[in-house]
Amino acid sequence: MATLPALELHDPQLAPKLLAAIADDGPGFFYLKFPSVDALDLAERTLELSRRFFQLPSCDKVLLKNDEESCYWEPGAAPVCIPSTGPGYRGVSGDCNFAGDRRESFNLGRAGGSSASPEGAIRSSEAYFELCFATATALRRALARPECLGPYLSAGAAEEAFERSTSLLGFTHYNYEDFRPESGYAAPGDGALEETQVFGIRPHQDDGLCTLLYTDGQPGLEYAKGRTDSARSRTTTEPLFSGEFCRTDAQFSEEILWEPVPFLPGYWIVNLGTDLYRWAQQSSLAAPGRVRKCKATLHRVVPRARTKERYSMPFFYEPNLDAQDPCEPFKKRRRGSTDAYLGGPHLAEIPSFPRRFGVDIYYILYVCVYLGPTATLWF
Ligand SMILES: O=C(O)CCC(=O)C(=O)O
Ligand SMILES: [Fe+2]
Repeated sequence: MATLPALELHDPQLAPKLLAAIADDGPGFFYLKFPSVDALDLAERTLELSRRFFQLPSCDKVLLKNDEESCYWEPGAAPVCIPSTGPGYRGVSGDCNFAGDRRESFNLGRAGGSSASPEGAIRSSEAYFELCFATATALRRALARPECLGPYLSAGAAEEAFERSTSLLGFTHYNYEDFRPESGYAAPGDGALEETQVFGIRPHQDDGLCTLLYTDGQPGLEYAKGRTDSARSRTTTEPLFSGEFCRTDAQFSEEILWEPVPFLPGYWIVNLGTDLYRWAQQSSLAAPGRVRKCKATLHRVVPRARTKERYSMPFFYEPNLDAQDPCEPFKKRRRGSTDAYLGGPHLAEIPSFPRRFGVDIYYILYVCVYLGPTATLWF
């Protein structure tokens, strides 16, 4: 098993080490050490909070359901809802981008100084969000240093592009216990794969600049290392990291070689996103003769022997909803009518912090977890 690079944020040599860690012939995954014992403790407490949340009955969790109210909306004269984006709870298979997967999730946006945030342990998730945000921002600044990506990144990942960041802290619970094969992923037209594929989360690439992942240590996360040499296939490895085929069936190919990403105590697992890929790519295309790719590596979570369930907390570091791609050819990436870049399912703006019945979502989460399910009847 290949060992991934392990970095420290306060290392004076971070920028050059980062450059080596994100080499375009490397895995696109690396470890980043928690800055302190307290920070690690905060992550553990937040993970425990998420465990307690997922133990609640479904009827309580769906009160926090991601829906049109909490989704991100494409700005414009006639705003358009971007399905399955933004904060809120998605039940097992309830995320339209990952239908059939054995995963329920809850995404938290930034509280934005909400006065309704209660005292107590729920604050740990806000504090953990801020820790991740600050860490990812420091990583972005290190990436933009001349000793690292420098000119390849400067245009895309400017400070302003993150002023209204759409970052989300995800709580994820994988539960393989009650898997029904018929609800697993079946590749269209491929009988051989039918009823055989069960995923915690199917192969995908993350959006945004990077993801900081903390988990309960259970195995199952894997990244696409390459493809087998096959006379049948003329495909390059590009789709494994370009974001070009992000969440398409091409990512289910049996030719893809998967490599585990083991948990490393005291470290986040970091992977790069498709925004970083595009920005580096576009900046380098704009400067002829130089090309610098940053892998947004394809990855997945699969059940492993004796793993009945697994908890993880991906922090998706995302730019503003209206952040522009710096250069052609990808500027008009999604909707032809606008220059605004719109990202994928983890992305989007937090138009206002989601509220239900006039109550702050943190408060509802607090009530669900600490005051017990019956208290939610108040809402
Ligand atoms: O749970 C994990 O280990 C990875 C989760 C992930 O890749 C995602 O939510 O995008
Ligand atoms: Fe991911």
